[in-house]
Amino acid sequence: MTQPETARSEAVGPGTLLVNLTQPSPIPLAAEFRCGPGELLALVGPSGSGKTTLLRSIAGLYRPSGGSIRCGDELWYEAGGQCWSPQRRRVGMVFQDYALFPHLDARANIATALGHLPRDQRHQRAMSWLEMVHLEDFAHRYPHQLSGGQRQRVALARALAREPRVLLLDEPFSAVDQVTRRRLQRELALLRERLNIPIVMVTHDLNEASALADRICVLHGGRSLQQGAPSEIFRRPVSAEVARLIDRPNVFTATLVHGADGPRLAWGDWQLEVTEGLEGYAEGSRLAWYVPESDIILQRADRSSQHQDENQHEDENQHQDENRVRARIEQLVVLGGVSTITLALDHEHQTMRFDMATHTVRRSQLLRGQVVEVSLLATGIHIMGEASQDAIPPEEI
Ligand SMILES: Nc1ncnc2c1ncn2[C@@H]1O[C@H](COP(=O)(O)OP(=O)(O)OP(=O)(O)O)[C@@H](O)[C@H]1O
Repeated sequence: MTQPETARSEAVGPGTLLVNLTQPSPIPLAAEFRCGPGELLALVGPSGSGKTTLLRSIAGLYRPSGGSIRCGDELWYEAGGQCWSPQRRRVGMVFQDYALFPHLDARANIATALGHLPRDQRHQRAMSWLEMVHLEDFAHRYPHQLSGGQRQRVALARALAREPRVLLLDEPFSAVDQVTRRRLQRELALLRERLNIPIVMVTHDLNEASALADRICVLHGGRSLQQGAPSEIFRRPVSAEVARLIDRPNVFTATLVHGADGPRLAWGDWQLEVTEGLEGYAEGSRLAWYVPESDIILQRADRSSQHQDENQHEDENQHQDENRVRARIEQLVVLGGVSTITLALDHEHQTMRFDMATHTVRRSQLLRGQVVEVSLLATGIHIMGEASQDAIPPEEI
């Protein structure tokens, strides 16, 4: 994935943040990502995967031993070379724990970021930032007199008041309740339309990442494993490791066979048709593949394929008997309006899992132990490459 330095430099548009950091220890890093102006990039990965370290490096608070950080045509950091101070980089940062000055009211907290303005203008400008985050009536409250959501909005206003060239958000909504979180997410979505700067957000919440981010970068052990639009990451994870990190089950292995109709995946009794990705592999190759749950169509085995499918994921273009395989419902867990179905297949020690609307489960009278058929849509099956240790499906790791 790593491109030569010249190619990477050329790829930088005006104002694009380009991060390429490596070091063997004490915190191993091999991370490369970019974020354009007006774009929101979410860094996701398990605890300890280096997300905060990468944000701190961008802000100028940590210096890895290798790599570089650029913003537009400015070289902020080059290992062994120049290193701009945090002040010169002008990065706005919002942390999970607000980090407000407790002895200053909301307006004065924001004014601390306005040191570049004449003193008499600071309070006025701070007030306009408070209005921007809908807190103009709370200007004289101290942090302990504000709710978590309000404190976070002050912190965001303070970060933006610097007129930063890059905004970094480290789990900004994780300390607030669910309702406040949703409101802050909506506010950020609206606010970012007015900010034409790169925004890099760390989050543990995959729903938040896919709702807010233009692109997601998946990290593990300090390495960037994949970056792309949320739909790309969730439909086409590059490896079983990425699928596991983004909590996607349904990674399997099968053997490539060349039949009269072209290449197929031999999987138990079935030969699965795959729309793309099988080219170039030799007969007998063991391939790791993944099917997103949206491309698994459940049908009852005792019904003909003419019947409506029972899955909530409807696809106008689907051929209902495409890649039909038989399975048994091993587990059916009802969680409110959504039920999770786990299927066992005779030939496969891995199970298949997907969610369905609970009302569909009830209407179809699905029960544990029942034999069903599922169609695995050929367009959805994603080939990850030759099966290796990395292709061990999630449940085994
Ligand atoms: N000053 C340090 N010296 C050595 N190791 C450190 C230091 N700070 C953090 N680490 C380690 O570096 C790794 C990355 O930490 P970091 O805080 O960047 O991860 P993270 O992905 O942000 O985690 P979390 O999601 O839990 O906040 C962790 O293993 C951590 O223990």
